[in-house]
Amino acid sequence: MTKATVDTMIEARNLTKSYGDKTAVRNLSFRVEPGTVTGFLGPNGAGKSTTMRMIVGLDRPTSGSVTVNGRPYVSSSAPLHEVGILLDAKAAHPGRTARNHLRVIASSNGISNRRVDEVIELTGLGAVAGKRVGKFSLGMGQRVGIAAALLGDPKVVILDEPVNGLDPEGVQWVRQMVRSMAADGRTVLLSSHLMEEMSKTADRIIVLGKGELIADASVAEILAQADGNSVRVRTNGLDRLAQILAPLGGTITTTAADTAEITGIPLEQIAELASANGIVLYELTAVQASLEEAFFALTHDAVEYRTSNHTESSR
Ligand SMILES: Nc1ncnc2c1ncn2[C@@H]1O[C@H](COP(=O)(O)OP(=O)(O)OP(=O)(O)O)[C@@H](O)[C@H]1O
Repeated sequence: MTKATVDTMIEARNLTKSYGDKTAVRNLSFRVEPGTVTGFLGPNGAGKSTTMRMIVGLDRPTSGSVTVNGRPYVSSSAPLHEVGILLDAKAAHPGRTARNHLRVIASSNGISNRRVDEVIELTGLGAVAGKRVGKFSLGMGQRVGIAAALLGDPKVVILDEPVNGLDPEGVQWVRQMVRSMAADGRTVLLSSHLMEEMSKTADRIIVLGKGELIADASVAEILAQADGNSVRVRTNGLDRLAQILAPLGGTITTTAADTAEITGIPLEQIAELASANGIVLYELTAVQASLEEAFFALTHDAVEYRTSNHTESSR
């Protein structure tokens, strides 16, 4: 792979898309930087696909704009070399073999058959490249879609639900592939509904809720803000510890005779107070909320906000 230029990025400014009186994407601004994997998260109908379609010019914004490398993608003279896209894994002609499907796309973009063979190898399709795409499993279809996205050795890669239908090995393969593309300086945007997978794959996460931006931060920042962060303690002095901690606020939830989950009080303070009061701790563990918990907390708030401020239906 060639080194991508450092200024390659996707930038959305006040992006809005309405279908009739339904606003699918509202006033969305974000940047997807080179050298990172950026995850696009959001519940069904949040506007992820609509945003991705606007990035690649398949849908026109109602207002606002989105640029790739400083200009609208539709104006690109060599689209496949600039942006690799997986938007609909079922887009391949079912009667064509995987190799022929890729050759058709390649030849109409001035890409050699040698490159077709390279992406077939890269995506692990070697053994099935001569089979008809219509007979493929969802997972194999995903690989063909990803192979097509990589044909032009693009600097920007946009993948909508790339691990959908893949087995655990395939999921790991996508993770490694996108990480290596980012390490190579490429700009990678991918959507997924698999939160835990995203926390292992992405550097940054953009969360959408009902078409609006809910969060745009690193995975670590989103996890740190999650409500679910707590401290687990195991001690035979639980009652006494609870009495000492109670005036400090926070919440103490007993989960077993000698175990409790504490929120709102830092781990260090719990350790110092236990020590100062001669309470022996058998366990003191920081329990971090999973990305999934963080995600649900974020999107739940957005839905609550909208329910109390707007009357429009969710779909
Ligand atoms: N062509 C269209 N006409 C009318 N409404 C549309 C159209 N495309 C999308 N929508 C609506 O816009 C909203 C956002 O849809 P979108 O597919 O972008 O969400 P998503 O986050 O990708 O969800 P999913 O994960 O279910 O694909 C939804 O309410 C959807 O019904």
